[in-house]
Amino acid sequence: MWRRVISLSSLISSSKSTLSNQAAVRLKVWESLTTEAKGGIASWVKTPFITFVLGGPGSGKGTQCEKIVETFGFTHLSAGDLLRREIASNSKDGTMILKTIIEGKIVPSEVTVKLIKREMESSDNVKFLIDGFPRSEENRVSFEQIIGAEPNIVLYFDCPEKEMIERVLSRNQGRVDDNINTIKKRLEVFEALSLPVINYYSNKGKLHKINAVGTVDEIFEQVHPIFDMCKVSFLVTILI
Ligand SMILES: Nc1ncnc2c1ncn2[C@@H]1O[C@H](COP(=O)(O)OP(=O)(O)OP(=O)(O)O)[C@@H](O)[C@H]1O
Ligand SMILES: Nc1ccn([C@@H]2O[C@H](COP(=O)(O)O)[C@@H](O)[C@H]2O)c(=O)n1
Ligand SMILES: [Mg+2]
Repeated sequence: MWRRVISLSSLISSSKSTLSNQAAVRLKVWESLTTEAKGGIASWVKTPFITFVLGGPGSGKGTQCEKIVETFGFTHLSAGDLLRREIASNSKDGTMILKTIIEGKIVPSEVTVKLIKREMESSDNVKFLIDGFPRSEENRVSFEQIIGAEPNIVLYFDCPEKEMIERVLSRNQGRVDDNINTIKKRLEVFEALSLPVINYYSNKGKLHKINAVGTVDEIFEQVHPIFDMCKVSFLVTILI
């Protein structure tokens, strides 16, 4: 959808629209950013607003994404969930994906990016939370090349290893990788391949580091103001 739509900024600045029309459109955009998950005026925006959500296994990415979706109307795309869906649908890559997940390794980027692309293109939303991606420099570069976009912001849920292990081991969702052997491998992969990506976005000034220890609500109190700020900068981007 976001590839096909017209630019809102050109619509607003069009010589035919009166000042009161422009004010009304601005108001509607503002409302749509907080209340509409799909469609509406937000769907006229040409470029998507992309948030990457990073953190080690069990750091609480998925849990916080649910709250961001409820409050700010984003579409949540969990790379891990998309890969698990491929396994469940018996796709041609399913066996390879399952083996990679059990080993705690990273699935080849073109496979994961293709799944993310398909979801983005079939969505009416323009605001995406991409959870658990990019996990490596290869993931990051592949997304930029295939999707042709960079994230607007990156969230990093910083959590001590001991806490992450405890959370994953008591998650109880039947995941094949929630066992101590795979968790150790995932933690190694996180340190070796994912931390460099986090440093990359820190150097670019896009990283928001969140202390992921505390209750779910306490953590969301750190997340909330980040998206309040983004609403303003997103509006400025599309309206100027
Ligand atoms: N702040 C918190 N305090 C205690 N437990 C939490 C907190 N946030 C999430 N959890 C629990 O920890 C487990 C892992 O959380 P979640 O699935 O959100 O992590 P994740 O970062 O998405 O992990 P993964 O990368 O493995 O998918 C879940 O059982 C969740 O209910
Ligand atoms: N970009 C990604 C994301 C995930 N994987 C694989 O899926 C596993 C589970 O991911 P979660 O985000 O749900 O924890 C992960 O350990 C990887 O094996 C991936 O390859 N690439
Ligand atoms: Mg998750």
